[in-house]
Amino acid sequence: MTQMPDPQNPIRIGTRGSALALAQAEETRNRLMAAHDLPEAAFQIVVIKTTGDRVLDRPLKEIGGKGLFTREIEDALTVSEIDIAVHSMKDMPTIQPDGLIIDCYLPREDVRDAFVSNLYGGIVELPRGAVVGSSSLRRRAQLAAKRPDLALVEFRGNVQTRLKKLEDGVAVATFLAMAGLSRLGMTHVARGAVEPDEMLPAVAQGCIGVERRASDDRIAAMLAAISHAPSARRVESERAFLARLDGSCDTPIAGLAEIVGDELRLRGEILRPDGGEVISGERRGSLSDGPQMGTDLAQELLSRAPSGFFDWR
Ligand SMILES: NCc1[nH]cc(CCC(=O)O)c1CC(=O)O
Repeated sequence: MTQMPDPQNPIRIGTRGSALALAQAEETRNRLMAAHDLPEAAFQIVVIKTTGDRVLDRPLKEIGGKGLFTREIEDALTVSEIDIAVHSMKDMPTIQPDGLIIDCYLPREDVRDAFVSNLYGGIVELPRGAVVGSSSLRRRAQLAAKRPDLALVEFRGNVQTRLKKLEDGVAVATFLAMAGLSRLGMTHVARGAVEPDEMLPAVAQGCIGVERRASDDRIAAMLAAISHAPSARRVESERAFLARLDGSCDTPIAGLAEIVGDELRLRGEILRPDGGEVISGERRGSLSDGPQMGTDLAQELLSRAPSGFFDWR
């Protein structure tokens, strides 16, 4: 029998402080409340500032290192300042620090990218030479591969900041994850969703994961009740693919696993940062083979990549 929390000793949920991160933490709390019939007072949301939140004036790849949005939160979890950490799995390094584990995934949201523009309805409508804002190496490379004529500019900051930049004419279009817009109740700013065939999403896009101390059996039992197995299958396959490529959320890599009937279908793609070359492939297998399929597909793409392809590593 799991020992249940009391308001004197709430379960502390660690998260970044952005509107999106808070929405994700609240969604996790609400699911735990419903699954265990607990009041809101049984939980405390603890906001933790990360390096990625602090440094806003430089592209992420210049600040460097993995886990820019997660390290401080994982440190707090390790030293028991918090009991669980809620993350966008897209931002998570493929390896967790010793003593921490992620084995709880919430039902995955829309995995697609959103096309956002005040002037145009989609990528094909963009005029020659149009300026597009994005700081994502993946989106920049994918766009450059499709439309080498476009001009790309760095675009960082939260959703509001990026929309303001569009208003100000810094760029005529940008891309955001549909999942983020959806969690913020802002899907109306999207002119449309970009289908995976056109732009394969980032590994784990749209999926919230919950991290805990591996030794914390009480929290493990609570999280088991809200973990969504199909989302876990998909994300663990994609993350095995990313891990074999030694990638992170800020490398020009895309990957998407989907459940088709009783099969798992994994698509993956690696790109030169300038979009000059795209190497893609696909695997199908049983639901339980996801991680192996991810490793195999990564291995195949690596073997097809000419030397020098991985200059971004
Ligand atoms: N790297 C930032 C980030 N991490 C997760 C999301 C969106 C939510 C998600 O994919 O789960 C975003 C913003 C974006 O790409 O628009």
